[in-house]
Amino acid sequence: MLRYLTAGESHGPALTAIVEGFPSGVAIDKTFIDRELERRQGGYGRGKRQKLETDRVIIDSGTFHGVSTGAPITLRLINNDAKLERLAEPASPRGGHIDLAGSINYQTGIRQVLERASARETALRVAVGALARLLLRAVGIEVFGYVSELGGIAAPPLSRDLSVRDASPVYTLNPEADVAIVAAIDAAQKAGDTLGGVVEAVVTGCPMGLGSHVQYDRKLDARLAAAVMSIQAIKAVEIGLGVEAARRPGSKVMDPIQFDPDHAEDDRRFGFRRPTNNAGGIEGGTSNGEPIVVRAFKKPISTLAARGPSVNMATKSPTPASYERSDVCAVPAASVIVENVVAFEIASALVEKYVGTSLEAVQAALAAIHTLNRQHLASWGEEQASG
Ligand SMILES: Cc1cc2nc3c(=O)[nH]c(=O)nc-3n(C[C@H](O)[C@H](O)[C@H](O)COP(=O)(O)O)c2cc1C
Ligand SMILES: C=C(O[C@@H]1CC(C(=O)O)=C[C@@H](OP(=O)(O)O)[C@H]1O)C(=O)O
Repeated sequence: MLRYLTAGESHGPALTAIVEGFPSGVAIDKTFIDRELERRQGGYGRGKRQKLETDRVIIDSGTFHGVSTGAPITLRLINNDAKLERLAEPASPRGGHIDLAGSINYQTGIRQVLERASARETALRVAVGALARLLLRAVGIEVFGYVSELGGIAAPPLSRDLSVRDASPVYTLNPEADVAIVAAIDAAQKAGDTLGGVVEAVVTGCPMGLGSHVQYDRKLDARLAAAVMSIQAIKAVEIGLGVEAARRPGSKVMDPIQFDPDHAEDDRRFGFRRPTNNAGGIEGGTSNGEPIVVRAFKKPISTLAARGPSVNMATKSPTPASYERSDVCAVPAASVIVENVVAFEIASALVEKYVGTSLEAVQAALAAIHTLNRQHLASWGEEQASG
């Protein structure tokens, strides 16, 4: 089982993740992980904190001469803005944050809970996801993410093109969209307000058969939804057509099935084709070989420079919510986070299905199961013919 835990406070000395169940034999490309961390720090609308931090991963365990050993991998990030013990207790909780419910839940001050709830933790999730992608890449699976909407403004189709991402290592938005979207972010900042948006992640090269239909907690769509929903400020998740499917007749939702004999040997789909992908690559909790499409909806940042209505915790009298500093918009960062969180869940399903002790074992199991599937399909034909 591939799993991880994260630890660390936003302004503590460091953030740490332990990734357990990662196969041996994977070359750990630290530069790739750092590049993903850099992408997460980019994007228009972020606050001053990103100028203070330079996220670079430190790998403390689980590798030998740069190759994974199968032992737990410890990933660590240093916080440059480490000042936890010097920070003041906020006087008034912010609506939309953990401040009120968390400090009552844990019988602490607000500071203790906000430090852990902070999306600073998403730096680790990106590091963990990037690690997982090194495994995915070794078996031909790629994941990419992008902003599809920001502050109610649709990003033009160009930004959905894979090549745009390649051309822009620290992904923001495409230049045409920037004009309207950057202006909207500027206007929000001026008004002391914030903006949310929609991001999408697409997984390509995923074989048919990850996840399962037999039990609720093995369904790939459910696992992806839970993982993406756990990201700070993500309030809804869709797979494929998502919510829109509920509004259409069945004929406009279900993806027709076709067969192309020229691709019957294709290890991913065995020649079965779909002219549409409304299912977003998952049917009955199982990947069907089409690209997996996950859409995440991020609410606007809750900490408002204009300070939302709240109460003073000591006096209970009306007082504007506390404000220190904050992002105005973190939607581009969310696209990188969602992309890497999705990658981890795909890697976890892969390791679960294909004997995940070593990369070679995963590759051998993939090949063996593909052969088995082809034989199954061929014998099916024979049975039909003889029957
Ligand atoms: C990349 C990223 C950056 C964020 N930056 C801020 C921020 O600067 N200020 C803030 O109040 N919330 C920020 N958030 C959102 C909060 O962390 C989140 O709303 C809070 O932890 C409460 O969780 P919930 O919104 O999931 O209920 C950010 C979220 C993400 C994904
Ligand atoms: C530190 C990060 O995001 C932080 C997430 C966050 C929150 O409340 O979620 C609040 C802000 O923290 P600070 O008050 O220190 O600026 C963001 O900067 C990061 O993404 O690396």
